[in-house]
Amino acid sequence: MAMASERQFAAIKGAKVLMVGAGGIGCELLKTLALSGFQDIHIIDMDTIEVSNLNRQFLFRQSHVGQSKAKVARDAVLNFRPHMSITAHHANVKDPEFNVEFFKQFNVVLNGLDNLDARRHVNRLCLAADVPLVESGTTGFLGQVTVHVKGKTECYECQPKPAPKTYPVCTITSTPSKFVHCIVWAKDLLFAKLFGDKNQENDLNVRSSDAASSSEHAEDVFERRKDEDIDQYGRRIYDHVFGYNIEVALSNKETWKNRNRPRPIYTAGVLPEELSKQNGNMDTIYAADITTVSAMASLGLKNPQETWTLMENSRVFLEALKLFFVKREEEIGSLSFDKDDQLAVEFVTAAANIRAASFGIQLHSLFEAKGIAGNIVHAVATTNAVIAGLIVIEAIKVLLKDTDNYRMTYCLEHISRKMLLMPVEPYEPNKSCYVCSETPLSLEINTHRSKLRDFVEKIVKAKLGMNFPLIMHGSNLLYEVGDDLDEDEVANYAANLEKVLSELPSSVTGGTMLTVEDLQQELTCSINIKHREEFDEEKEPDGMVLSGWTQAPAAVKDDKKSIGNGGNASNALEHELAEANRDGEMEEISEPSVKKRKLSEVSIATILDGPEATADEIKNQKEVEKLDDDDDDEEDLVMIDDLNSVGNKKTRLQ
Ligand SMILES: Nc1ncnc2c1ncn2[C@@H]1O[C@H](COP(=O)(O)OP(=O)(O)OP(=O)(O)O)[C@@H](O)[C@H]1O
Ligand SMILES: [Zn+2]
Repeated sequence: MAMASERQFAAIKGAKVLMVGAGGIGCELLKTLALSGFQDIHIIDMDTIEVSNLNRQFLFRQSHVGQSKAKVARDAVLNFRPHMSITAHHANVKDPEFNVEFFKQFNVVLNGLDNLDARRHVNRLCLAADVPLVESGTTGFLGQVTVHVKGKTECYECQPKPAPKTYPVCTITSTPSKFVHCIVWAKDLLFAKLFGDKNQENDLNVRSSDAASSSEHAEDVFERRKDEDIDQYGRRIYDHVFGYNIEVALSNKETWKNRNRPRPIYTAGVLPEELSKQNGNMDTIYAADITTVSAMASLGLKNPQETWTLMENSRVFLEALKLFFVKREEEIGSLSFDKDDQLAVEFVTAAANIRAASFGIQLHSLFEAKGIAGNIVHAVATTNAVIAGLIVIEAIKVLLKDTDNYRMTYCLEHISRKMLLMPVEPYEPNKSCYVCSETPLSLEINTHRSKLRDFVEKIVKAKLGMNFPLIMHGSNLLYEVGDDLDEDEVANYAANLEKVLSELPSSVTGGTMLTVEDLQQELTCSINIKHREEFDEEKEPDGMVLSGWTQAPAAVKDDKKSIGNGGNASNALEHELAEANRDGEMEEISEPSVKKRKLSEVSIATILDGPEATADEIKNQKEVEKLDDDDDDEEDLVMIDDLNSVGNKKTRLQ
């Protein structure tokens, strides 16, 4: 970055900044803010430091494992910038203390988060408090920085985000065709059934319509029997899920008409007698630290990048199950899958592989399985550093209210049009966005069948991302949460939750307008109810369809315009992102938001010079550097090698 000007210095010095998230991006960001001269920073992060963070979250050391990220990050930076004011909050940004009043004290909010839920929440608070937000995300080599200023640019939610990838239940429970289906089965069904909450709903026992035989089995097949030792239990589970269940599924001929039939697998067929009895050598395991309990280790399997044979997977399966019962018994019943839990990853890898073998799907290594199960694209520290730099550049523009020069920047994996960093002009607010404008939404729902609870869970919480919702029909309160409710109200709302919409005290039917509010986010939206009888189970699994906020009308228009110009310049980028989006791994990258924008006609050199380039310079440049979609026509593009051509002297490709 070029040296800051006087004006920039003044803005930096006087700014009070809120940084949310002190992980991969956050650590880089805090360092860059400190080195750029920022003086007053608040940090919110709810997590403690884990060993797996240390490779890239460089403010943290081995000795900090288990401590608050926010606090350790603060202390680390105060070591080299002792006069800064840094306030650390070891807390969830969704906690009620971080209300609109709290947000109002800041000049800008910078996000270094890793989930949609928290991002949406911060977006709403920034809108309510009228504080600009610089939002960011990285996935491997890909990254993006976007600027959200109320009334000036689109908000974080103006473009609908891609729904996280889900799979039809029957694909997971009975007809897997890809390895990821086996992983989901192993993790969300089998692991959850064996080691998680026993009372949760679980589709593991759903098999062909043969209810009679399953009824006696279904209930307690996963319970360990009194007279059973742990080896017997493990083998019984194995034979049940990989053998018996597959036999039952095969008995439904219809299912396999056009599919390859799976093969049942039993321990007896896979493991030599003595191995299936006496598995690993548990004496070599140190029981002290659960993170070192490992089936691989006790079986002498060393390389996580090696694909195990069916026999090895079977041994890992039985050994991991046994280790859970012997070494981690107190956790059983409350475990949920965690990609940083070695034993859990071993179990899930083995189970997924055995299932894959049964269905003729290729087996995978633990390393690969872990990536799929944890939805991980391995983090690249450099991407985080680049993104953090871009966040600071945009933050400075925001502080200077340099509106014309705000840019959304995408960091690509491969050079495209001679660029690795793609600057894009921010879009105007989407007038049909329910978050930053007041456009009502529509909901198609069966008002005679869906309960208020379904509406609250599937729409208000899951789709609208509300935390503390309140639902009104006219002036009648139908539902509310909060600490200050009296007993009657609590009972009343609990009763309402179980009623179908049309039978609520104030009947909700086709044509009803509901008002849904979140008091913390200070967000209100109106929902137009439309009654509909039937829903497609596969395509509309929620049994309701929310609409009204889909696409910026402006964006659609723009699209047409760019077709005339030979297509949209961001196609290459779109392709890049789509490629990286295999199996929905890219939760942070809002793919659709990219499609509708035209690339700004600004070169990388300008972006890196950011705040110093004047509007006029950019305008001049616009005239000479036109980015269109014709790949052969590259004469106007600035080359990536030209990064070191400083200032306004821009070299162009000839
Ligand atoms: N609701 C929230 N409130 C406060 N902090 C949050 C919230 N959601 C996420 N975070 C923080 O955002 C940070 C995101 O950092 P990052 O993406 O590097 O994830 P990580 O958990 O550190 O690493 P990884 O997920 O790759 O193991 C985390 O430190 C996490 O605690
Ligand atoms: Zn919006």
